[in-house]
Amino acid sequence: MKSVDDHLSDILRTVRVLAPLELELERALGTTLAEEVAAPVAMPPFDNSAMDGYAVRSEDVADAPVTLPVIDDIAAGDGRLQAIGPGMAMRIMTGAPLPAGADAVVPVEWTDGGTARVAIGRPAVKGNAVRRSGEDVRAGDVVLPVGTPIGPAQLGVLAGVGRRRVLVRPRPRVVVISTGAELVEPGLPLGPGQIWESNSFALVAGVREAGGEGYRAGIVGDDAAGFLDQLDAQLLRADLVITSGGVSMGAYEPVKEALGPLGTVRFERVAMQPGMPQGFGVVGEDQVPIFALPGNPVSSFVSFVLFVRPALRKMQGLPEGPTPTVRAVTTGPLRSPEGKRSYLRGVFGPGGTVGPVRRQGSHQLAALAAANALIVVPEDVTELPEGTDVEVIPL
Ligand SMILES: Nc1nc2c(c(=O)[nH]1)N[C@H]1C(S)=C(S)[C@@H](COP(=O)(O)OP(=O)(O)OC[C@H]3O[C@@H](n4cnc5c(N)ncnc54)[C@H](O)[C@@H]3O)O[C@H]1N2
Ligand code: MOO
Repeated sequence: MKSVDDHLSDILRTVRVLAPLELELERALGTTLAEEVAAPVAMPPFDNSAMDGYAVRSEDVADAPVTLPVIDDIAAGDGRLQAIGPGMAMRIMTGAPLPAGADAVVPVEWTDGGTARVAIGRPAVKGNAVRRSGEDVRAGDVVLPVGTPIGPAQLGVLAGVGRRRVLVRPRPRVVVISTGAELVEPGLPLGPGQIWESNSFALVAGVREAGGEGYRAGIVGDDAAGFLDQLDAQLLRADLVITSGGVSMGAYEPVKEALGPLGTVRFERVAMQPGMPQGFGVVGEDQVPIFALPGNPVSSFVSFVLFVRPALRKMQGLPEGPTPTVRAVTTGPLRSPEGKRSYLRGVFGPGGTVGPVRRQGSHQLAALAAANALIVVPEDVTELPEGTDVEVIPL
C-alpha cells in the first residue's frame, strides 16, 4: 500500500498554482496577493493633528498658562493653509494638516475652547499630538509582500495606499460531484434503500473554508456514462474536481469505471484509516486535477483534510506542506489497524488533552460532527495507552 506521505507528495507535484488575475478590491477578500504592493506616497501623506485642539509653536506655550489669539480654523480636508507666526494659535481638528510654523497641538481639553482667543492651561511639548508624514509607511515602502493572504486588514491597507485593483491568485473553483444510486437530496423523502446525500455539503464547506469557491454539481447515479457527461459539463468552470463514492471494489463503481481507462487518474490503496481507496489525477484538455474520494462520509472528509486542503493551498500560492498538527495527551486507550495510519475522531479537553469519541466507523457522521480533532496514530502502532503524547489535527 502507498503511504499517506507519498500520496500527498504525488498530489502536490501535480497541482499547479493558479494563474494570477487582476481583481477589484471588493472581490479580493480571501485571495492571495500575487504582486508586491508598495505605498506610492508616504502615509500619512502630510503632518497632521492627532487630536481636536489648537496648533501652536511649542515655545509659545512653554510658560502656560497663556492666552493666544486664534487666527484661523483648520478642518480635516483643508488644502491651502496660511503659516502660523509667533504668538498665534489655530483651531485644528483631528486629521487636519498641521500649518507651517506649528510644531505641537494643544488638546481642546487643556484650554477654555475659545474661538477668538484661547486660554491654554498647560504647556505642550514639541510634537505633542502631531502625526508625522511617513510615520505609518514611507513612500516606496512595501506594505504587503507576494503571497500574503488578503483578509480585512490587508484590504484596508490596499485601499489605504490608494489601490483600486490588485493582482491576486484567485480562489480555486472546485466542483463536487457525488455518485451513488442510493443518494437523495436532503429535504426530499427517503425511499427504501436510500440515504440523504451529505458528502458534497461537507466538501463544499471545506473548500470554502480553505479559500476556494465550492459548487455542488448534484448527484450522479451508478452509471459511468452519466458520470462522464456530468464531468464534461462541469470541467468548463472547474480548477479542481472532487468526486465522492464509486472507487472501491463493488460491482458498480462508476468513477473508477469512467476514469480508469483515461489513464490519467490512478486508483490506489493508501495506508490509512479511514480513506484507504483513493483516486487522483488530471482530466480534460486543461489537465484539471481530480480527487476521486471514497464515499463513506468520514472517509471523504478525512481525505479532504489530508489531501485536498494542501492542494488548494498550493493552488492559491500559499506555503506548501501537510495539514498542520499540534500535540496532545490522550485521555483514554486507542486502537489502530497494523500498517495503516489512523485518523481517529477526538475531542480536545482542558490542558492539552484529547480523547477519542465513542464511534469510530467511517459511516458514523454524527460522531465526526461531535469531534473537533483527528488523532493521528502512526502506521507501526496498534495500541496506545492512556496518557500518550500524540499528534492531533484540529478540525
Ligand atoms: N470488498 C471491499 N469493499 C470495500 C472496500 C474494500 O477494500 N473491499 N473498501 C471499503 C472502504 S475502506 C471504503 S472507504 C468504501 C469506499 O467505497 P466507495 O468509494 O466505492 O463508495 P460507495 O460504495 O459509493 O459508498 C460507500 C458508502 O458511503 C455512502 N455514501 C457514498 N456517497 C455518499 C454521499 N455523497 N453522501 C452520503 N453517503 C454517501 C454510501 O451509501 C455507502 O454506504 O468501500 C468499502 N468497501
Ligand atoms: O478506509 Mo474506508 O475509508 O474505512 O471507510
